Amino acid sequence: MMMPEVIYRQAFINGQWCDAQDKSTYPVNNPANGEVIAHVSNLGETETLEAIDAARQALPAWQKLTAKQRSQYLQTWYQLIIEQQEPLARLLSLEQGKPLTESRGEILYGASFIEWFAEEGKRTYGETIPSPLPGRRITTIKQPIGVVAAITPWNFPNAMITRKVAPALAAGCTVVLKPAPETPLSALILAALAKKAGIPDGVFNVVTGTDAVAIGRALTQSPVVRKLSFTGSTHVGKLLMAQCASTVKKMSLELGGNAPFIVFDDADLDAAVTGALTAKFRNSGQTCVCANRLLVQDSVYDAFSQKLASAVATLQAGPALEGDFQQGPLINAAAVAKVQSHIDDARQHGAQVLTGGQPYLQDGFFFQPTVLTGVTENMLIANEETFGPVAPLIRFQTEEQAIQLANQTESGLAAYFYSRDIGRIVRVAEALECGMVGINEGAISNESAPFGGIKQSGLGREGSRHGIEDYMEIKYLCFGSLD
Ligand SMILES: NC(=O)C1=CN([C@@H]2O[C@H](COP(=O)(O)OP(=O)(O)OC[C@H]3O[C@@H](n4cnc5c(N)ncnc54)[C@H](OP(=O)(O)O)[C@@H]3O)[C@@H](O)[C@H]2O)C=CC1
Ligand SMILES: O=C(O)CCCC(=O)O
Repeated sequence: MMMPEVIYRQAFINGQWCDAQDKSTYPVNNPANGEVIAHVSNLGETETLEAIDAARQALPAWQKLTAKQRSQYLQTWYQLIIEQQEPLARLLSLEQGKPLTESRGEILYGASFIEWFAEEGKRTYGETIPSPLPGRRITTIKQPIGVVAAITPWNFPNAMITRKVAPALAAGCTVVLKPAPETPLSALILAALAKKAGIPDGVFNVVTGTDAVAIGRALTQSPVVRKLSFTGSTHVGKLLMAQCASTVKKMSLELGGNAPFIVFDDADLDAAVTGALTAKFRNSGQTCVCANRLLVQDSVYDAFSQKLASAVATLQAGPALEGDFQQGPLINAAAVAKVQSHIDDARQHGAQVLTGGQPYLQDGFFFQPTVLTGVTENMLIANEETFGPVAPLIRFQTEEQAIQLANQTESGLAAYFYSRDIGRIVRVAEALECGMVGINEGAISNESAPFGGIKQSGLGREGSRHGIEDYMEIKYLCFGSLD
C-alpha cells in the first residue's frame, strides 16, 4: 500500500517535536487491515504540564496581537491545508478508515472552520449600554479566556480539531490539544502546517498519548487552563465536567446523540432514502449526528423499508486507499462488537434483518451496512448510540406519537424529518428536543451554522458566529463621572 510521504510521529510542544520523557511510543493501526502505520510518542502527565506551561508563556504575546494579525496567521494555515488536501486526506483515511471521498470532504470541512474564524475573529464586538444611573457610562469588551484544553475523538480526526482550535486562536487563546490516540497523525500534520504558517511557538501544542486519565487529569486540574472543549462520549463528558469543577473551568461539550430520523406519510420517499443514506451511513455510522433511529409512519413503512434496503445493499465496503468504496471499517473490534450486540438484541426481541447484519469475513473491522425492520422503542438499539452502519426502522401511527418517540431520550443533538406539509414542518421542528434539525435534509453540518446539542448531548455551540463566543469572556467597564 502506498504510504503518505510525510508522517509526524512526535508530539508538538512549544514549537518543537518531542519524544516522551521515557522515550515510549505506541502503535497507530490501520483499521482496514490492522497493520501498524507508525509508532507515536506516548506522553503522560509531566509532558502535558510542560505543554500547558508553553501555552501559558505564549499567551500574552498572542492575545496582544490585533485580531487582524491573528487572522493572517490563520489564513496562511488555511491555505497550506488546502494545498495539501490530497496527502492529508490519504493520511486521514489510513488511520481512521473512512472512504477517500469522505476524507477529502473532511479536509475541506476542517479547513473551512479556520477560514471562517479567521474572519469572525475580527468581529468580536463589545457594546455600549445606556446607563440607568446618572453620571455612569457602561461598555463591554470581549477578551480571550486564556489557555484552552481540547480533547478530540477519532471519528473526525481533522475537523473536530479545527472546529475548536481555530476559534480559540482567533479569539486570542492558546491551546493544548489531546487528540484521540487512534488518530494522532492527522493532528500532528495540522501542527506541522501551523508551524509552517508561522504560528508562534507555544500557541498550539499537541500532546499524543494513550493514558487519557493522566493527560485528562493534568488538563482538568490545572488552574492555568481556563477552558476545556471536548467532543466524545456522554460518559467521558460527564467525568470531565466533574473534574473541571475544582477549578470552575468554562466548558464546551459536544457529546453523544440518539438522532431520530422521521419519515411522515406525506414525505417524498426517494428524497428520504437519499437523506437517510447520508444521515445514517456517513463515516459508516460513526458520527454523533448520525440518525440512530428511523421512525417511519405506518402507511409508508413497507415502501420506505424496501427502497432503503435496496439502496443500502448497493453500498460497497473496502479499504479507502484501494478503491472507490462508500463504506470503510469501524474504528476497532469493540465498535464491531457493540454493533453486533445491538443487532443481536433487536433480533432476539423480534426485529428482522432486511439487508446486512454481519461483520465482513475479512481483515479489518468491517461491518455490513444493515437495515432492520420491526424495531421497537424498548430495544437496546433505540436507546443507545450504535455508532455503526445499522438503520433500525420503528413504525409509528400519528404525528404526536412520532414526536413523543423522538423526544424519548436523554440526548438532544440532531434530529431529521421528511414531510411536505408546511404546518407539520413548523409544528415538528418546534417540538423536537434537540439543538439541530434537518428538514428534508440529511447533511446539516457546515462552518456557518451553530453545531451543538441540548439535554445530555452537551453545552455550547461550535462553528457559526456563536462558536467564537465560547472562547471569550465579557468584561463590563463601568465609567463614573468623566466631568
Ligand atoms: N460525540 C462524538 O462525536 C463521539 C461519540 N462517541 C461515542 O462514544 C462511544 C465510545 O467511543 P470512545 O472513543 O471510547 O469515546 P470517548 O469519549 O471515550 O473518547 C473520546 C476522547 O476522550 C478521551 N478520553 C477518554 N477518557 C478520558 C478521560 N478520563 N480524560 C480525558 N480524556 C479522556 C479519549 O482518549 P482515549 O481513547 O485514550 O480514552 C478520546 O480522545 C462511541 O461508540 C460513541 O457512541 C465517540 C467518539 C466521538
Ligand atoms: O461526530 C461528531 O462529533 C462530529 C460531527 C461531525 C459533523 O460535524 O457533522
